[in-house]
Amino acid sequence: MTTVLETEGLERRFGKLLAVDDVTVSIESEDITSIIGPNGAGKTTFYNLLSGRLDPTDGVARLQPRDSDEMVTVSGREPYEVNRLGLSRAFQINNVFDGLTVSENLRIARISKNDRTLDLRAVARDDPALTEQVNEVLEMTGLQSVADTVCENLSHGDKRKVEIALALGTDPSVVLLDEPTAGMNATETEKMVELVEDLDNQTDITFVLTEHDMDVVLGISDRILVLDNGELIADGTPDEVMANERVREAYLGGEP
Ligand SMILES: Nc1ncnc2c1ncn2[C@@H]1O[C@H](COP(=O)(O)OP(=O)(O)OP(=O)(O)O)[C@@H](O)[C@H]1O
Repeated sequence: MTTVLETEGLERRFGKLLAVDDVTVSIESEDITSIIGPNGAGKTTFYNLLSGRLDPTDGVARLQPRDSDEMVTVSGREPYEVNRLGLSRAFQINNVFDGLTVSENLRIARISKNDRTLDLRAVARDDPALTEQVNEVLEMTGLQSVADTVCENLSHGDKRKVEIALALGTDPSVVLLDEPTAGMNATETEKMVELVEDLDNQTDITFVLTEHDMDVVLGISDRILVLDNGELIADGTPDEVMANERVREAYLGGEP
């Protein structure tokens, strides 16, 4: 097992509210890990702490950057720094430029990985290495046929694929997905699950997701973390977590 992301006593208070309460956890590169919990459980806050959008009020989060075997503290760093270290986040924070094509969006993501200040001339510049990297991501995500489509004309399913492709474009070691199947119909949901599983098999990227659809969670996850009132109340395989009494009570209202 290789730990790629870990937290130690991670805590975030908003005034008196403990949104993330003393969470210590290691995420392993071999697993697709889902983070679940009722509304307000602290999932988004936890993601914000991992990705540098929020600083913890106590504790620490660490990441193993790509091509490194040392853990680096992410807490206290800016989101762009955390991203450059190898953690990418897709969804909720919608960073697709609707008026640009899929390819153009991917070129921007790739260029912004290298330079914090985006030089828009570089997006249009003939750069064979950049084109090759973009083509690779288009192929991995099955977006070749819509590469030249302006994003506002994409189907909902393809638009969400673009958000994953943008996350992949920065060469991450870990990708955090925010509810990848939200708003999707059954067919789109199935395709999204297949895509994440394929990417997980084909790459050495570690995928972590939050998701409300329990069928998706149980189908895709090797491991599930359950948050409730900011606290990590369960951590295990889908079978272990579903058998956990506290999870049933907190998350499923004690349903058999
Ligand atoms: N910026 C903030 N200021 C004050 N309270 C906040 C802030 N952000 C989140 N909270 C509170 O922290 C708690 C955890 O919220 P969070 O959004 O992390 O939960 P969540 O599990 O992502 O919920 P959901 O599934 O509804 O998105 C909630 O009680 C929320 O109201």
